Amino acid sequence: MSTQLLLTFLCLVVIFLWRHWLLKNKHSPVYQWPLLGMLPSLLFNLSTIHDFFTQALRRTGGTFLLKGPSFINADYILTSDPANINHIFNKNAANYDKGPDFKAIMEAVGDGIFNVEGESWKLQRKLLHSLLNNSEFEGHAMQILTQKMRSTLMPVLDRAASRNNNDELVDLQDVFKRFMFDNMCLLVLGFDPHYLPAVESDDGGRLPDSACGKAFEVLEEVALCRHIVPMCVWRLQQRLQIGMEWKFSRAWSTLDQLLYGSIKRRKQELATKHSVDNDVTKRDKLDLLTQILVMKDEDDIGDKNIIDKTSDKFLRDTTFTLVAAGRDSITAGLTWLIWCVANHPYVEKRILEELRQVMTTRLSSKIDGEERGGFFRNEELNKLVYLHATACETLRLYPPVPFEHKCAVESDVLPSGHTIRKEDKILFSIYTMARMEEIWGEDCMEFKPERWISDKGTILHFPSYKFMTFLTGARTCLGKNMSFKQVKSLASALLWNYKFELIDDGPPVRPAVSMMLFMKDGLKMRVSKRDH
Ligand code: HEM
Repeated sequence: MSTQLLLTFLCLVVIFLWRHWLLKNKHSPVYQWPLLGMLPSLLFNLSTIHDFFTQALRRTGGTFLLKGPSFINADYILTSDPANINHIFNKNAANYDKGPDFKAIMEAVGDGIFNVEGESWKLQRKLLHSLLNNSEFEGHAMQILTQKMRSTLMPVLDRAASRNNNDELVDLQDVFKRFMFDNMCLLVLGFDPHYLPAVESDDGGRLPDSACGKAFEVLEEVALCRHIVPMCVWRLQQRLQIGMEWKFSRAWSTLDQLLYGSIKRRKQELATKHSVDNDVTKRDKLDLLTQILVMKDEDDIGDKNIIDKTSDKFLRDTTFTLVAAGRDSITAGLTWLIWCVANHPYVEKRILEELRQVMTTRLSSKIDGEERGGFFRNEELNKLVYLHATACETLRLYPPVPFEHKCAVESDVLPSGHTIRKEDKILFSIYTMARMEEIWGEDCMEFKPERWISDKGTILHFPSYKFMTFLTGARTCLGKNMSFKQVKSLASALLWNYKFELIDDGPPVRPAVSMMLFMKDGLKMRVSKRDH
């Protein structure tokens, strides 16, 4: 009898719990499991996480609580609501910072600008703003970019085009990643690692591996895993030096060798010369590492106790941050741009018409004699309104940094009505924002550069809390202007000189599970030369 009673009681408990979970899940945008919260659903949908979040956010009007396992503190408020974003990044920004977890997850960045708050952030921002946003540096950056295009990118694509009859496909994402790594190392360190080699290997055109290039990718993969795997687990892996944490340590030390090596060499070069106006500094004085080192006392930024800009550690963290910031974001943006253009022939046609007009003006003014091919100059890039709009539209739909995150210093209430407790973590899906009718209208899912062009033919500006690709508020990207210049320069030269085609039965293009919005299997396209 007592067994029967016990069984009945157990059945009732199970039914009660089951009903409780059914009710709980009825209104939940993501299925919740007992104890594990939404984690199993997230892991199950990891390969399509951006679209998965987009659907969930649309169902909830733009904000919901992402429940982690109940035995660890892993809940997030997920939002794509521009009113919440404006509140957190602009109106009540003092109440939100990056939080301690972010610093631990991104430890390879060290004390670089991405990872610091307060006075150190202010001083670094002032320093980097003065370095990145001056016309001399911009000119130098464009010069390096053009030289590198001429010496490596174009020859690699020319060779691929000449082998086209074998139906050979080129992984453009891989080519751009290598190219941008070299380009950023030159700009930041004054050193070219030749990740994209100028000469062909004997290996049927396959590009060789590079320890530094690969190391960068490992750091990114691990940073993403650390967002998902509970901290106690990855900390244990780190202590035992196993799994992904073992790979992480090796990648970190490979990159440190490159960075500290460059810093040491540059300091030695400068020390052997008596004046900063010597050959070494003249040749390289515009690379950012040298610029920081030769900054005169009167240009000095701030208190040495907060940042000592000539210490090896500061220089390592800053140069790493800048190479990472530029390489990945421009690579991702350019790769999606080429893919979007290839998928929209009418956009390609309009870009080519615009380029032809600029080229015709150049030829008729005889600035360059008979030069038809090649690159578009700085002043010509400013005239490329449709290409600019295409870059904006690509960066809207495929933001290179698809997520942002913040942590609450004190409790607060969001404009959406959600309550925020002290130390709550908030995740922003920038990818989803592009897909919200409330922000971009009914055609939000369409690739339409025209939405960026006014009736007068000028570029329209949208508030940054709606077009969040470069962030909004005090911490907006310091490389925005440079990025547009670089993306437009690369895209104009590539589209003018080559035709990029997708093949019918080619691999599907989908976002990778990564901190940056790369393509999972690269972008494999057929390349041929254009005749003008
Ligand atoms: C398409 C290209 C780019 C995109 C979409 C982009 C996007 C972003 C985003 C979203 C942030 C905020 C990150 C955070 O605080 O969590 C950021 C910050 C930053 N970006 Fe960019 N970025 C791009 C290119 C560049 C380039 C080329 C540079 C310079 C080499 C650069 C330098 C920086 C710096 C220094 C910050 C830190 C600002 C601060 O914390 O005050 N970015 N960028």
